[in-house]
Amino acid sequence: MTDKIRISDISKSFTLSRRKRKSALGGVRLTVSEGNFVVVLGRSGGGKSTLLNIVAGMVPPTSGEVTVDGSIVTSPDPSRILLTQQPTLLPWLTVEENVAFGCRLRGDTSDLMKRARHHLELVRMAGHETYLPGELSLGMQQRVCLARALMGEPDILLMDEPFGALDTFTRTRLHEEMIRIRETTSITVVFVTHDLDEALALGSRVVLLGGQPGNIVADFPVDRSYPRDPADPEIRKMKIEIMNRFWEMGP
Ligand SMILES: Nc1ncnc2c1ncn2[C@@H]1O[C@H](COP(=O)(O)OP(=O)(O)OP(=O)(O)O)[C@@H](O)[C@H]1O
Repeated sequence: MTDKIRISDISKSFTLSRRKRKSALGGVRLTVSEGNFVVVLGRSGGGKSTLLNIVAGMVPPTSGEVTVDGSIVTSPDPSRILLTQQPTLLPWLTVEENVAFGCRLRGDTSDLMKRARHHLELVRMAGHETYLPGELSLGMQQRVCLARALMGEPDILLMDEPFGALDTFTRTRLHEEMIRIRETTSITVVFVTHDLDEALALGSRVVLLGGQPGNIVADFPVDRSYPRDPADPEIRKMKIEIMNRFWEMGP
């Protein structure tokens, strides 16, 4: 498999005041192959979002670089879509207009509404095309955001705790959608979470971001087929291994 994303010695510090700086990431190295589903797992405040924002091109690193297909990331790009915990739909546009929005903006208008409806079907939102976002539950809005992300046919999906605000049932359904999307596209996914069960349900690889400043402290390939059974002895063994690794890292 070819390297899609290469994160080389990324450090990031934030200036808090004239005398105070916060070092969020310290020399992160990570390579993600094309079509991989890598989950970045770590504690709250550990630097996960910062890392994802740097890969998205939204935030520059203090040092180091990220390359995608060999080119250095310097700004956001439609081939890399960032999906966050809060749905970001335009409230005055219908569901299908929201899904079509990015493509319309880029002048990519051929079969636009047909494609929007196809992507809504993909995330099981057919029948809701003419709804306004305010008429949908949070989980449904997040599905629409996913449809909008997929509509632009990105190479890379960057997901920052996208299902963190959802109830466990909706979240499980969305995990199923993600697995299905992954099986039917060649999309590369970097998914950030602090939920170990979610990481093991989705990731083909789970990397642990730990320490102060954050760094990759462990890398676990998850070589199990989907859908995964949390009672699978291999998954349970891996869960214990990852938990132990967390405890070793200290508070
Ligand atoms: N713009 C910023 N200015 C100052 N400090 C920041 C900024 N963004 C992040 N930080 C700090 O960097 C550290 C890492 O934050 P980050 O949001 O990346 O962590 P996280 O692992 O995604 O946390 P969570 O799981 O709670 O979202 C935190 O200490 C945070 O306070």
